[in-house]
Amino acid sequence: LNCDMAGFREVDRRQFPLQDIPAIVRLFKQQLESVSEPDLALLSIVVGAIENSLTCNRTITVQKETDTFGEAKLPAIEYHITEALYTKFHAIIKGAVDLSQYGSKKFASRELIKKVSDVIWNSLTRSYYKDRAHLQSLYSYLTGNKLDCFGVAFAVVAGCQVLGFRDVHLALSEDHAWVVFGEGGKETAEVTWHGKGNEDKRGQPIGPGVVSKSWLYVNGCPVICTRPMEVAALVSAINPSLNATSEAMEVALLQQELLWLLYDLGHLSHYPMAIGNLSDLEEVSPSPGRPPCAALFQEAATSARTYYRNQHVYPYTYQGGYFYRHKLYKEAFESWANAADVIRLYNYSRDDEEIYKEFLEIANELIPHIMKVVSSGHSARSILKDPECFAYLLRFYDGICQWEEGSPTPVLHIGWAKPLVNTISKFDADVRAQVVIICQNEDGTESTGENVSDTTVPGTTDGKSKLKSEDDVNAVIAALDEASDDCDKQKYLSNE
Ligand SMILES: FC(F)c1nnc(N2CCN(c3ncnc4sc(CC(F)(F)F)cc34)CC2)s1
Repeated sequence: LNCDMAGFREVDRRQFPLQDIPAIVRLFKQQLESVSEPDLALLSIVVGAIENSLTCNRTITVQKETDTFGEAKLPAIEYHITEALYTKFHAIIKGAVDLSQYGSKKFASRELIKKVSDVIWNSLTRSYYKDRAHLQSLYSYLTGNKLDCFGVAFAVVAGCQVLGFRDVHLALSEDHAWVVFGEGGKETAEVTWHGKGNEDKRGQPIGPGVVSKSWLYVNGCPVICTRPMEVAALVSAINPSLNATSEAMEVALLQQELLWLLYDLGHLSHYPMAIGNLSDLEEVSPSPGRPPCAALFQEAATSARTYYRNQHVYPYTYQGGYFYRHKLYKEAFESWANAADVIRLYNYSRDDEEIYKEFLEIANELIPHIMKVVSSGHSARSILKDPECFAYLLRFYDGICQWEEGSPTPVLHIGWAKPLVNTISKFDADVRAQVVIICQNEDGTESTGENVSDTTVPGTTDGKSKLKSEDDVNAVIAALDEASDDCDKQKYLSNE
């Protein structure tokens, strides 16, 4: 075996066939603790093979679900299958890239990365449903010539690892992936596509995306992966879905065990979305002796605040979704207000549809549902009597309004206004009066903006009557706009 088959040389053939989850965890642990770096191609092929056989075709007669010790049985992953696919990937990459043409051996060049991206790109099936599940691994690429947009970026990094370039790493935003390379990892290059109907920018640096302040490029705060974090990305990308409504339990358990291995080795600390994925899995089936999923959601948010200048939205929407599912509505409002505090820093651009849909669902489905179920309740501790809840909601809506300000693409439309007004008008004037808006002016001084209860909602007198017509709704929008124009920055505090 020559040197870059290191991945295999170190793999103890006796570990094969990999028959159960502990065997896979042992392989990952051995790779992550081996002196050199973990072999991305080997690990992606192994988990891809398992995911594919347990979710794509149930033709294999699945051995009885668990063995005598209750371990989920997996379809045996034979050494020779894995080795054949591994050798094929090496042959494709090394066969297509003549390294003598790319000068410096130490660092990769933009041309080399574009070449590796082209090799992957041009070997994909002409047309297929790109958003389908199970298209993220090298197993999918090597057996079906299909990859999703994350899978192409991952394959390019794995290809550069085969060629010996240790400087090429995966860069991840919340909805896109690209690579960093060169001395100090200072260069960036697009290597895959994004979204539907957008011309791909492969080979180009990501500079313009950061300048435009679009959420897609997270204001220059992407997750820059180390090799072990690239393993965390491939594990996060494991998809246990059998179909739209059910999951293969053994695949979900494997993903959960591998994420805990990576967590314990410290490789998730700078990766909020991976912590969020682990938390989602823990919510469904908690592991004994592990932190509760609520604590993990908090860890994801803390990681985003600590390492990514609080420019990531998903940790808060993960957390808000958890609170919502557990009927902790005030906590959900707070998480969603924190999510809106992040998005207000961005300008909404056409590439940001995914996060737009996230906020649309929160504002027009989840919050209205909460208002409906709490309206029937009559407890004094009701959400509707809590000024802090009103303050959270104002911060949420204001964040979305500020997101729109200065954006090339509008965010709000009448479909937003009705649920918004409906929600706000559920709080009585005496509750609203307890919320004090603190305005920070440009020179940093603070002034108390007009008290919210003074902005009597046009068309209402005692603040109790409900809004009747569409122009009332427009008037509220104007009032909200005017309120937000009054101050450069509004911070909603509710006095005790
Ligand atoms: F609660 C909601 F906010 C969410 N629930 N699941 C969410 N995910 C699930 C997992 N997920 C991810 N989890 C780990 N790493 C990555 S890197 C990435 C962008 C791209 F696919 F590379 F283009 C996405 C992503 C995307 C966000 S957000």
